[in-house]
Amino acid sequence: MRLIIRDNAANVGEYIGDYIAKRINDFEPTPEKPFVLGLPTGSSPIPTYKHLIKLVKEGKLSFKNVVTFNMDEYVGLPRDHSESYHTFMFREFFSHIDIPPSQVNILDGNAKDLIGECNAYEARIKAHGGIELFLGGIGEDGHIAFNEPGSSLASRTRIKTLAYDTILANARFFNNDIAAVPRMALTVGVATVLDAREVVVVVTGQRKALALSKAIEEGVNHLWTLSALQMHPWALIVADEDATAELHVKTVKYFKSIERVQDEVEEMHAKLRAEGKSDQVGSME
Ligand SMILES: N[C@@H]1[C@@H](O)[C@H](O)[C@@H](COP(=O)(O)O)O[C@@H]1O
Repeated sequence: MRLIIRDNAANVGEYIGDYIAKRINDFEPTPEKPFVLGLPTGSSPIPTYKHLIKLVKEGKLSFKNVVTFNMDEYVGLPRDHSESYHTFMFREFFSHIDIPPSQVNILDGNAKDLIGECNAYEARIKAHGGIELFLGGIGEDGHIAFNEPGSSLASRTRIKTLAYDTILANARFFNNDIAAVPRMALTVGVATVLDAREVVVVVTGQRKALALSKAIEEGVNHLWTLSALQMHPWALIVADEDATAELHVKTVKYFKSIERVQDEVEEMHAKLRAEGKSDQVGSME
């Protein structure tokens, strides 16, 4: 796993935005071979979305041949509710870029058959050849997507009851009315995220500091589902200084010291991918 630390949330967004843009451009997606991108909601990815929008407006990036799969959606919230993840994604991202709406996939939290909806979502991801890069954020309790503490690390897309802490944290989006926050969501599973060929996670703000330390300094543990990333061969966490508050100084110094060398290794891997030798691309710890 790599950890990149930037001064603030805006710099984290620029870093991840440039990173994703490079991946998409190097991939040279076509209608027959689109780039499949997994996406999160939440306030953390907003600076990344802003930067990606800027790159599209400058003509440096296009989403015409990108297919997206969102991580999660509330159950029972009308699709056009201001806080549905569907509304969020179009408001913050999709309506500002050149992606055809038919290439956007978001779980339907109002489906009559919720279990069928989850199974069909997994099948659709598979039919697209799997996710190339899954971007994620985390909750204060270390959840990725809506994989709350205690989620199976082998979980797949399913219905999930939200932890009380998450309901409290998300009440800020519902006029601080706890009763208005949905109790359930549909979410990709931990294993769905781990299946992606690459996972990039944005972790910003002091509120996430404990979760970050649990996820990278302690063992793989279902109580902090982000820690499952330790099992992924190509995982990257990009954090701001505030989010590193609970890390050991030694951990921070270590990851900072290897960043430059990792960039060089990353260049070698990029060359292999460009030469069509993806099978020779190893892991990036
Ligand atoms: N299901 C989403 C997560 O995918 C997201 O990572 C988290 C953090 O949100 P924020 O970035 O606003 O702190 O919120 C929700 O729980």
